[in-house]
Amino acid sequence: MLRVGAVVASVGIFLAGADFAVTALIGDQTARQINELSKVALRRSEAAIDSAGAILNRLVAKGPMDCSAGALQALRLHVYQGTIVKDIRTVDREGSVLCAAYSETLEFDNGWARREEMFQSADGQLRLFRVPQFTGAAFGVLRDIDGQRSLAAILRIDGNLLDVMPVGLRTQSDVTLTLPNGEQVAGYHPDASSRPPAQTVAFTTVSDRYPLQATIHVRPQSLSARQDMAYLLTMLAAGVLGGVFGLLLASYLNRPVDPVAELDRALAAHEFKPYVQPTFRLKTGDIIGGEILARWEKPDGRLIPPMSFIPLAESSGRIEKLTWQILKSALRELQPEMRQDKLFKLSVNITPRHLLGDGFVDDLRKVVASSSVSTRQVVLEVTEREELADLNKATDVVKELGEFGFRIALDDVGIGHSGLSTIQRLGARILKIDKFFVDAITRDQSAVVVVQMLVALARELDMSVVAEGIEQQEQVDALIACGVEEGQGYLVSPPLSLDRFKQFLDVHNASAAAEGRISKPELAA
Ligand SMILES: Nc1nc2c(ncn2[C@@H]2O[C@@H]3COP(=O)(O)O[C@H]4[C@@H](O)[C@H](n5cnc6c(=O)[nH]c(N)nc65)O[C@@H]4COP(=O)(O)O[C@H]3[C@H]2O)c(=O)[nH]1
Repeated sequence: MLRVGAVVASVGIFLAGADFAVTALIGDQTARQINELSKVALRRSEAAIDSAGAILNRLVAKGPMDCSAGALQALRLHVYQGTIVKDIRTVDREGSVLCAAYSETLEFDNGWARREEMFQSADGQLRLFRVPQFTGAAFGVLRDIDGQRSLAAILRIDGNLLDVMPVGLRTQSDVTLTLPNGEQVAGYHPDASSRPPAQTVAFTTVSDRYPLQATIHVRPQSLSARQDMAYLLTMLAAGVLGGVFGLLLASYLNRPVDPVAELDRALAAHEFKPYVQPTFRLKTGDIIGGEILARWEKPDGRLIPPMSFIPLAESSGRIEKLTWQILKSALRELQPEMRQDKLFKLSVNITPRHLLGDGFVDDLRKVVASSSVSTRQVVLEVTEREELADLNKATDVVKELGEFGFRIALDDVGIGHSGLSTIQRLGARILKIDKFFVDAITRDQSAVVVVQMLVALARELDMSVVAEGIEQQEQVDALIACGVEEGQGYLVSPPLSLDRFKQFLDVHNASAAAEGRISKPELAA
C-alpha cells in the first residue's frame, strides 16, 4: 500500500513539475515559431511585390504604355504569363484608370484609391494600395511611367499565405497583410465557422522595404504545449522517472526500522499517552477511580494498543521511562478531579522489574509529590503475568510503599505465575480478578467457585477485589453474588483519552448529584 502510494504520489509530482516546465518552455518555443512564420508571410508578400515591380519595369522599358492595342496586348501577355498579377492598368496622374489589360475586371472593383492615399516603398519606386472589390480586397502596386501616367498591377496573393501556417494550426489562426493605415490587402482566414474568436494572440512582422506588415492571429490555446509531440514525450519521460523515483522512495520508506530506535523516537516525541478506564462500584455504578492504560498515538493518527509495544518496552528497558511519562501526564491532567474527590484512586501498571529497580520508591514519591496528589490515591498494579524474581525484596518494597500511603494491586490474578502464597506474602491491598473468570462466571460454575474463593481470601487478608473486563449486567450480578464490590469494563466505559475521561467524570458526577446519590461536599470530604 505504501509502495503504491509512494509511486502514485511521485508520478503525480513529476508530471505536475514537467507540465509546468514543459508548458512554459514549449509554449515559449511555439510562440517563437509563430513569430518566425509571420516573417515568412511577409517575405512571401515582399517577393510577390518584387515580382510585380519587375513586370512593371519590363513593361515601362518596353515602350509606350499608351492604351494602344499593342500596349494592351503587352499588358495582357504579362498578366497571362504570371500567376499573382491578375490585371495591369494604366492610370493618369490622379490615379484614375485609363485602360486595363482585362477591362472586365474593372467590374469587380468597388472603388479605387487616389494617388495620395497610396503608400510609397522605401526606395520610392512603387506605391502600394488597397483595391476594394466586391469579392474582397485586391492588392495594388503602382509604378510611374512618366510624370503623367503610371502602371498599376492588381495582385491576389491570398493563396501565397495559405500554407504559411502548419496544417494543425490553420483552423486556429488568421494570416493577414496590412498597409500602415490598417487596411488589409491580402489574407488567409480559415473557414468562417472555425475562425479564431476575438480573443487571440497576434504576432506581427513589419517590412523595412515596403509599407506593409504581416500578422498572424492565433487562439491562446494553440500556443499550449499540450498538443505538441515534445510535450507528450517529455510527460512520458517524467511519468517513467516519477515511477522509478517512487519505487526508490517506497523501498527507502519500507526499509526495516529499528523498533527500539522507533520507541526512543516516540518517547522523545511524547507519543505515548495515558488512556484511563473508569473503575466503578458494582452495586451503585459510582465511579471510584480509573486505570491508566498506555496508548501510542502515532503521528499518522493511528492508535497502537499496549500489547504491541509494552513487551518490547519491557525487554529493551524503555518501560520505566514510558511509565513515568504517562503517569506524570495523567496526574497533571487529573489533579483537579483527584483533589476534589479524595476517594478517587488512579492506578498504573508497573512491571515487577521496574518495581524492584533501584530508586523506584523515591522516584515515585517525587513524581506524585510534584503533582500535589495524595499518595493514598495512587495504586500500583503489578502484573502476575511476570514472575516476581525476588519475592522477599518485592515484599519489602511493597511494605515501604504502603508506609508512604501507596496501594499495591495484584493484576491478572488467577492466570499468572504467583500462587496463593505470593498473594498472601506480598502485602498487596487489592486483588484484580482477570477477565477470563468474569467471562466465564455466568456460564461456568467452576469460575464462580474460583471467584468466591478469591473473595474469601481477600477478606481474610484484608484486601479489596476488583473484577476486570465486565461487559454485561449479568456478570455484574454474578460478581455481586460472589461478594465482589468493584469492577471495570466496557459495560461502563472503555479506556478513554484524558480529555474524554474528564468529560465522562463531569457527566457522571452531574447525574449522580442530580439523583442525590453523591453530593459535591461529600466528594470533597
Ligand atoms: N474485551 C474487553 N477488554 C477490556 C474490557 N475492560 C477492559 N479491557 C481491557 O483489558 C485490559 C486490562 O488491562 P490489564 O489487565 O492491566 O492489561 C494491560 C496491561 O497489562 C498492559 N498495559 C497497558 N498499559 C500499560 C502500561 O502503561 N504499563 C505496563 N507495564 N503495562 C500496560 O497491557 C494490557 C492490555 O491493555 P489494554 O489493551 O488497554 O487492555 C486493557 C483494557 O482495555 C472489557 O470489558 N472487554
